[in-house]
Amino acid sequence: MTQGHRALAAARVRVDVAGSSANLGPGFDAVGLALELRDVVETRCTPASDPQAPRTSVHVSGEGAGEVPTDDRHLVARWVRGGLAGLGAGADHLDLDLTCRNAVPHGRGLGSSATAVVAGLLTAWTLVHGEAEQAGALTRAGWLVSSSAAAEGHGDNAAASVLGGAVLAWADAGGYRAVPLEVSDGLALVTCVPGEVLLTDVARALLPATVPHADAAFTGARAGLLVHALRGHADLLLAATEDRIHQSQRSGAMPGSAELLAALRAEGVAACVSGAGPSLLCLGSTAATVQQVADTVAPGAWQVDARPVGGPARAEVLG
Ligand SMILES: Nc1ncnc2c1ncn2[C@@H]1O[C@H](COP(=O)(O)OP(=O)(O)O)[C@@H](O)[C@H]1O
Ligand SMILES: N[C@@H](CCOP(=O)(O)O)C(=O)O
Repeated sequence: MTQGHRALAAARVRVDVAGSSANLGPGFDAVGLALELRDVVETRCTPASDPQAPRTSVHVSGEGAGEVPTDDRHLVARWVRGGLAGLGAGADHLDLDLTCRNAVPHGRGLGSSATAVVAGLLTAWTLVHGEAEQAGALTRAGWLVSSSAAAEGHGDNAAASVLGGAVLAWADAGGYRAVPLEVSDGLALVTCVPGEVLLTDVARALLPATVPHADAAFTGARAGLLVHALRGHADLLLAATEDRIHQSQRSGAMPGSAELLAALRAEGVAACVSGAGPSLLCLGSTAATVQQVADTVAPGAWQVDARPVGGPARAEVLG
């Protein structure tokens, strides 16, 4: 297929991308952790039947079905086209047909928007370059981290979805970057997801422009401790997930989450708000953590699940 400025290596591609939990308490806008809970997107591109009006159709099942747009405004489709344009392939002469099977709930603090952007950009990359070989995989990961973080605005979520595992993300003059963080094999993760939605933009608007120096110093020290605790020092996870710069500031928008957070921490569970909320993430060392969380959470209002750490984003050429 030779549409646009550059020949495509593939016309049909499947990608699957894990959701993520950002912040882990003190690592605000910096630490992310992939969760094994994946959105799968299959994309077929064909020469536009009407070159003046390229068509996008999206079929959605699972999370977001009946809620998200199914045309050019769909977040994944936008970044398939955006990625093709950024890679010099152009997309304005292609019809796109996307099938999305979504597992990451929307607006709950599990990184659905970053997952969607990574899925769109990884699709574009794979359409242009095909499946990445060993050397290409590093180039692809660097491009995906910087492009998806810039597009979505949260390097913590985007880098975790791209690389899998835990990450530390930051931005400098060259753009967004990320490095993996070591996570102990024995780390148990439990998510508590409520029915209510809290959009990230709404939660970000609640943050103050400045924080007291003492709170910044406290939180910075805990973020350093978090990196150490994740390596297998489960006894330090409770202290390492304490934050003073964003969780309490947002609690008015998620009173149920704030209440459960306090109850879990009072029981000794290393719980924190997942991303911008309203879900919670609990970290611990053994299945006992899962039981402890289940015993503290009132039945009915929360979906409680133990989840493995998520792996990296994957892509496959189908044709
Ligand atoms: N897979 C998806 N497909 C289409 N749109 C999506 C998808 N995932 C997220 N979105 C859009 O992003 C919004 C949620 O983003 P955001 O407020 O950042 O919450 P989250 O914490 O889930 O990332 C959804 O309401 C929807 O508009
Ligand atoms: N660091 C960001 C993370 C937002 O994560 P999301 O999963 O809620 O989109 C923030 O805390 O605002």
